[in-house]
Amino acid sequence: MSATLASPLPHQASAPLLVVAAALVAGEGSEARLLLQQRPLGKHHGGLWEFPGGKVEPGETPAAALARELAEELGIAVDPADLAPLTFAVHEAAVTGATSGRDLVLLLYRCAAWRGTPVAEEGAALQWVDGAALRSLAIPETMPPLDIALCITAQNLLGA
Ligand SMILES: Nc1nc2c([nH]c(=O)n2[C@@H]2O[C@H](COP(=O)(O)OP(=O)(O)OP(=O)(O)O)[C@@H](O)[C@H]2O)c(=O)[nH]1
Repeated sequence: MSATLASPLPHQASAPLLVVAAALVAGEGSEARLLLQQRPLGKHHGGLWEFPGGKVEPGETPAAALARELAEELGIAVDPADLAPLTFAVHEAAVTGATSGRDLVLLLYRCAAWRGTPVAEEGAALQWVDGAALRSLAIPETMPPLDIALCITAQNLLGA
């Protein structure tokens, strides 16, 4: 009997968009804080708070892409070897009915070592948050859906 390979579903015609983001953690214990960045108004999810990062370009490893994005967006130098995989979230277009029709995978890395001081190179607002602030921001009114999902694990980097 010959096996029949299933045809890909229409929404799977393109590979998923791969996006990387950083949980930059400063301080320890009850002093620990995570950096969030506000998306510019006018962009998709404009005005919402996210973990800094961006799309992986062709030929890049995810860690190299994240180091590049952190340099561009925050002006900090990060060694890709200092980026530790933490968790991920997936947006399945077929489930959500997204009009782009493209799935999206968002990889979150923990980063506790960098050179320089993060500044908003592209004009976005920044804030360092503790656990209580992260919990209060992790709602659809203030954070994109995949970043909310990442917060469940990112919360563990912060004190109660
Ligand atoms: N962080 C995040 N990004 C999301 C979510 N859902 C979703 O479609 N995206 C999309 O994932 C992409 C993230 O890449 P990016 O941060 O480099 O996006 P951008 O708009 O600044 O891109 P650009 O610099 O190429 O213009 C954006 O197109 C963003 O809209 C989500 O829940 N969280």
